[in-house]
Order: sequence, then structure tokens, then C-alpha cells
Amino acid sequence: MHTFAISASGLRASFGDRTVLDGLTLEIPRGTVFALLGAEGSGKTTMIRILSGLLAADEGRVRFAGERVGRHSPLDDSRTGAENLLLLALRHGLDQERAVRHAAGLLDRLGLAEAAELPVAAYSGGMRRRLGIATALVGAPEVVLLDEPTGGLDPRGRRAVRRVLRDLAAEGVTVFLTTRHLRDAGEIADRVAVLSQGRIVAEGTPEELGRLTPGGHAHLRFADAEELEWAARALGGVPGDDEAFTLRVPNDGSVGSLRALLARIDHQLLAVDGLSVHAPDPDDVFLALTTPG
Ligand SMILES: Nc1ncnc2c1ncn2[C@@H]1O[C@H](COP(=O)(O)OP(=O)(O)OP(=O)(O)O)[C@@H](O)[C@H]1O
Repeated sequence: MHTFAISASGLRASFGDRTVLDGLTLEIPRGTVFALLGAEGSGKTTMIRILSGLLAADEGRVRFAGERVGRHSPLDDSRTGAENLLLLALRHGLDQERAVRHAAGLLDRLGLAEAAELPVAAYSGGMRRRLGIATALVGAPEVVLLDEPTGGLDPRGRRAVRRVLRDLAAEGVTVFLTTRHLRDAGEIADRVAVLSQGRIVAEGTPEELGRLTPGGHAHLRFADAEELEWAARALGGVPGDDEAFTLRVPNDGSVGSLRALLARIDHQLLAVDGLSVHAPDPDDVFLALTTPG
């Protein structure tokens, strides 16, 4: 019996002259939730597609300890949630009666029992996401591959998905998921690997990853988009995803580093409307680990 549910070694994948995976090696212990964390376009979906057998790697090898590997199946919008799962269950060889029960059980597990008879076209984004997870669980797989299972979910949806994935791991199922958010990875996964520039740049428990980057950040606020853009160019950092013209700049909060930041602001003649200093949070860890150079 292998200790690892999934072993991937030396995976390479490129599209044209763009190398997306550059010799990626990972071993996922059985019965754990493992998160592959990476920024947009870092190659997470490519990795899931290779593991799922939908895409052939240019080089490298993937081995699964178990035989049943579950992954998302496309949804048929014109059918109900129950029908989608029923058809998949029948395709897995279950007889009609067991397939109906299996589909109902999965809908219940994902909190979709009340939406079972609604056409998928009427599902919200979050409901579709949860139904997508249910499709990967048809046939009681030993290993489940999920691409951004918590993407676009509200906090309640995220909590529900977290609980489902944790329960699966407690039952001995191995869950491999991708995410862009360390916070999500930290809340769900036993181990996290960070993908950047086609390679795993860090791997460990969420706590171990959190300790890799001691620094926090300064939060700067500007009057308008133009000033923000100018500041982002001059200071680096990442603009906030809100409408408030904010910029997050790595900063450890020490007097020396704040003095240096203020000197750069003065030097660039930037008009800052507000400044606050924050202790490290998961986003800082993510930025530090996935920012090249
Ligand atoms: N079929 C393809 N043809 C050409 N380029 C591709 C193809 N699939 C992916 N890519 C490129 O490979 C890179 C990685 O894409 P991938 O979808 O794996 O990233 P990701 O980490 O899942 O991104 P996101 O978080 O935005 O979903 C991107 O630059 C993408 O444009």
C-alpha cells in the first residue's frame, strides 16, 4: 500500500514558447486535503488537467495509489441538479435505484437538496460551483481533484465546502484542490504547495508557510486612479481590488522601513490621503512567495 495517493514527478508543460510547468514534483499523502496555491495564470488548471488525464505533460510522470479518481464533469444547464448527478451515477455503473440515492446523497452533502429539481440554468454561481464539486464525488472516488472549489463563493458557501472537504479527508479520501487564496488554503488544507514560475517554491502546513514571511504591509490610500497608478509604478506593491484607490506595499512595520517608505513617497511627490500599517496576513505570505525576484 502506497503512502502517497498522488505522486507527480518532473512534470513539464508548455504552450508554444511559454513554459507553464517547469519540472514540478509533488507527493500527496493519503487522506489529506492538499492545496496547490498560485496566482492567476500560474498553471494550476494545467496541473489539474494533467492529473485528470485531460492533458498530456511534455515530460514527467503521475501515479495514483487508488483507482477511482474523481474530477469535475461539465454541467448540463437544461437538466436539473439531480438529473445531472443521476446521469453521471448511471454512467459509473450504478443501477437506477442506487443512482437516484447516490445523487440525492450528494445534493444533500453539498447543501443543494432544495435545489435538486431546479434546472441548473437557474442555479446561482455558488450553487453551480457546489454542484460541480458534487460531480467530482460521483462514484465515491478515493482521490478527488478540484479546480478552485471555493472560487466565487460567499463566506457561508466557503464554510460549507470546507466542511465537505474536511469530512471527505476524515473518511480517508484524498483531496487535491487549487486556489488563489492562502486564507482558503489555510482553512481547508493540511498541506499547501505554492506554485510560481512553473515550480513549487514552498510547501508545508499553512502554519509553516505563514512563518516563512515575517513582514506585514503598509496600506496607502490615494485620491484617484491616476495617482494610484503612479504610486504603484513608483513604489511597487499591489493595488486593492476595491474602488478606494488603495495600494498594498510590503513593509515590516519597523520604524526604519516606514521611514524609507515615507522618503520614497516624498521623493516621488506622491499625494497620500491615508496610510496604515498592518501585521502580516495570508495575502502578504502569498505575495512574498509568488512575486518573482
Ligand atoms: N490551451 C492553452 N493554450 C495556450 N495557452 C494556455 C492553454 N492553457 C493554459 N494556457 C496558458 O498557460 C498559463 C497557465 O494557465 P492555467 O489556466 O493553468 O493557470 P491558472 O493558475 O489555473 O490560472 P487562473 O487562476 O487564472 O485560473 C496561462 O498563461 C494560460 O494563458
